[in-house]
Parts: sequence; structure tokens; C-alpha cells
Amino acid sequence: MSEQANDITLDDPSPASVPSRQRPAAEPAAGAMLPNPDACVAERTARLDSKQLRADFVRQDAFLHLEDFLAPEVTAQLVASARALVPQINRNYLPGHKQGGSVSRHTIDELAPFIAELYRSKALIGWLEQMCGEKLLVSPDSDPHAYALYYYTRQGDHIGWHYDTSYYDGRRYTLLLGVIEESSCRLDYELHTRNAQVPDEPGSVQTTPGGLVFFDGDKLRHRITPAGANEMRVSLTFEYVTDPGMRPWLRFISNMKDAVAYFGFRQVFKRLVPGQKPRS
Ligand SMILES: O=C(O)CCC(=O)C(=O)O
Ligand SMILES: [Fe+2]
Repeated sequence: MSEQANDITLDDPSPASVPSRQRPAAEPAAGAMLPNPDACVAERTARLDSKQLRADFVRQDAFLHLEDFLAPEVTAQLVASARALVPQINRNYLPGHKQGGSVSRHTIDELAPFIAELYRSKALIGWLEQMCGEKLLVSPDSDPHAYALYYYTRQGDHIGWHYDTSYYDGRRYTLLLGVIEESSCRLDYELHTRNAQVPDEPGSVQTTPGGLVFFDGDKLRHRITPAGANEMRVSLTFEYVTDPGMRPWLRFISNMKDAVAYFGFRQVFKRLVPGQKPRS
């Protein structure tokens, strides 16, 4: 399914200069320099007061928001990729709960490997481990949600109140990185909802380009408020787990949710059939 991109400027993914292998559509022409995501993250995190941020994360019951995290050159590459991937958007509409678009990790792997590289950055994972205080693993290859782009491009695009429930045997942490923010959308959240000893604490943030939100998916109740007319918001989600095991029936539920609410059946299920390589 493709997005009508009337009001969105698209980068020209012209493959003219590629002789043998198709150049990823969402990355610069051969010869142009891509930033090194791992080095950029290492440089940024070295400047942060990580001890204080770890204390904030704990006080907020496994939640942290930073308005400014990524190096500007990394954010710029994410913005270019997000715009170039607009034709790949899968749109979903779940009455009363969700309306918007998504691009899965499988499409990102083919067309924007820079994002996959950022997801696996040792500097990034190491810093997130410092924040949450436990060992983090990347999500399995079959998980279309391991890294994904969310698009809010039409009036009313939103996602209602929910948790990022872990279907894994361990915990599931969500990292949201702001990419494009030309909207009135807000990430509203409530802290401590699963802790009867502490009163709920509401909050609301705008996910500005290069900013981050990091949380334990089962602890943070959150939503994205509806986009207005002619607005655009794109965020990048990274999912890390503490134990990648998953019981088969939970895998089925997780796949159904991803197919219906996010990426479509082609992206989610064709990947699971050996020998089948879906179109992105
Ligand atoms: O768009 C976002 O930044 C987050 C969306 C979200 O919470 C979700 O898809 O689970
Ligand atoms: Fe969520």
C-alpha cells in the first residue's frame, strides 16, 4: 500500500550511478559521506551527565525524555531517509485506536541501512544500558518492530492510550527518536500507573528532531495526540529486549498486531515463510 505524497517533498532516489547493485533509495549518492552513527553517539553521550539521567530514569519509573540527543548530522540523515521512504508507507486505520503510517525494519534494511546501523550502535546500546541498569539485546531478525518509522501525515493521525506490551520472555524497552516535527501532535504519558504506592504523574512532550524518549514499554501509559491538517510528524522507534525468547502463541498475537496495526500482512508474514522474499 502506498501513501499519496501530495504535500511532501520527496528526495529523488535515482539509481543512475549504481552499476551492479541497487543503491539504497534512502541514502546519499555513491561518494557522499554518511556520518558514522556509533562515533556520533559516543561523542554526544560523553557530554551528558549520565549519572543524573540514570537517577531521572529511576525516579520516573523507567522513563526519560531528552530534547536534544542525536548529533545534527545523524538527525539530518534520518530526516532524509524518512522523506525518501514516504512511498513505502503502510497506512492503518483502527477505529477509535490508531490511524497513521509505518515503515518496518524489513524495508529499512533494504532501503535505509544507516538506520539499522544506528540501531546496533554499541555506544547507543551501552548508554541505554546505563540508563535502564540492565543488559539490552537487539530484537530478533523476524521482529518487524525492532526498528520502524511512524508517520503522521494526515489530519487525525494518532495512536490512543496504550502500553508497548512485551510479548517477549523479558522486558521490552522502547526508544523513540524525533525525526520530523511539523505538527501539533504530543506524546502524552502517565508515569507510575502500574505502581499503586505512587500517584500517577501525567506529562506531555513534543518529540523534536534529534530528541529521545526512552522507557520500559510495560510501565509507560502513553498516546500520540491527533495531527491537524497539513501537518507532518515522523518518529523512529527502536525496540530492545532483555530476553528475546517468545512463546509461539504470543509470537502469533504479536505478529497479528503488527500486521493489522502497523506494517501489513505482506511485511509481517512473508518474512516468516522460508524462501519467500517479499517486495518492500
Ligand atoms: O509515534 C510515536 O512516537 C510513538 C507511537 C507509539 O507509541 C506506538 O506505536 O506504540
Ligand atoms: Fe507506543
